[in-house]
Amino acid sequence: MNEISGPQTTVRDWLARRSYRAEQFPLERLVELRAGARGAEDDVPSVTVVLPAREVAATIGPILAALEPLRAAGVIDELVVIDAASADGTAETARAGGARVVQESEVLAEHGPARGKGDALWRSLAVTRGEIVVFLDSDTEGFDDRFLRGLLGPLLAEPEVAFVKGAFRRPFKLGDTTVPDGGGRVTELVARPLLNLHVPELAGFVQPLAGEFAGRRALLEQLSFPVGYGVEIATLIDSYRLVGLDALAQVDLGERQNRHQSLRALSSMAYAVMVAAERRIAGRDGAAAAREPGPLLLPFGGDLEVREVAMDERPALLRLRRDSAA
Ligand SMILES: O=c1ccn([C@@H]2O[C@H](COP(=O)(O)OP(=O)(O)O[C@H]3O[C@H](CO)[C@@H](O)[C@H](O)[C@H]3O)[C@@H](O)[C@H]2O)c(=O)[nH]1
Ligand SMILES: O=C(O)[C@H](O)COP(=O)(O)O
Repeated sequence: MNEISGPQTTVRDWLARRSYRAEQFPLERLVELRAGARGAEDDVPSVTVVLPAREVAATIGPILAALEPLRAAGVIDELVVIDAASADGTAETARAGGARVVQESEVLAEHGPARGKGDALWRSLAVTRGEIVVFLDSDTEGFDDRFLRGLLGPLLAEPEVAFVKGAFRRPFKLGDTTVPDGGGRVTELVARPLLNLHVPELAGFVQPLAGEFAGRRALLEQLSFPVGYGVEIATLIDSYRLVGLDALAQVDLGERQNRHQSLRALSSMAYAVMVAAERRIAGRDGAAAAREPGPLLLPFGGDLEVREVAMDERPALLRLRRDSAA
């Protein structure tokens, strides 16, 4: 069928208008934008970079080293590693690399111990100040400063853009074998099909689950954060609903190699992603199953594994502050 309007046109138009490449934002351009090339110095937003970190001693050092030139050039105002009580020396390595290290469970401690990656991101907002916040996974091998340059570029260059998501090619690496574009199993089999079914306007996002994303604080503080791996799909859908498609952008960051979890471990991630999406699609009151999701029941080895998957959501920080002020 030859469609004139509808999701296909919407997504194509958006892709043409709001796709960027990290190469468009070399360091000199960012420095120029930061120096207020587009207006008065006072209008230039400050920049916070947050790295959620759980047992990433092997990768956090090289990542911080790659970010150092941007910090030295004044592009980064605040660099925070939010550590999940890692036992492998992550915190020490991060401190040696020049980051401020915050233990996730010590932030907003009245909410109890942190329960996953989403919780870490949410808490990081409470201990940082930048008007632009960039989140970067800290388990990336071969990290390059283009990740930060790419995510920051559209936010500094385009005042209308409020949320930027990384896009990348994902190889799948098993021992010495690498399958090009074989990575992102939950993305391919759960996240994008789900978005196509329920929020097709977001079908243009290559990596809707990317942990590499950035947003204006004014937007991020209006979002509720699922405590676990539902955080990316949730923040994407909620940002779209709050600010509209034209305020969302994606940027091609090249290739990214993450540490692979086992397929069975990814069942928990897929469940968290589905519950977070379902709550937004059907509404918290609409979908009984998503309101009170049970544990994940997995029939392995002739027995039933009962796996608890943290699904709670943290309230928007803005609301939290308003409620505590009342
Ligand atoms: O409880 C946790 C779990 C993870 N992490 C960190 O978060 C990042 C990503 O976690 P990881 O377990 O490596 O996620 P992936 O398997 O790579 O999952 C992808 O998909 C997830 C679901 O959308 C996203 O949260 C991830 O950022 C994205 O990389 C890494 O730096 C981890 O160290 C934490 O800080 N706390
Ligand atoms: O985003 C995803 O789909 C998950 O992180 C799994 O990625 P992987 O299949 O590359 O391990």
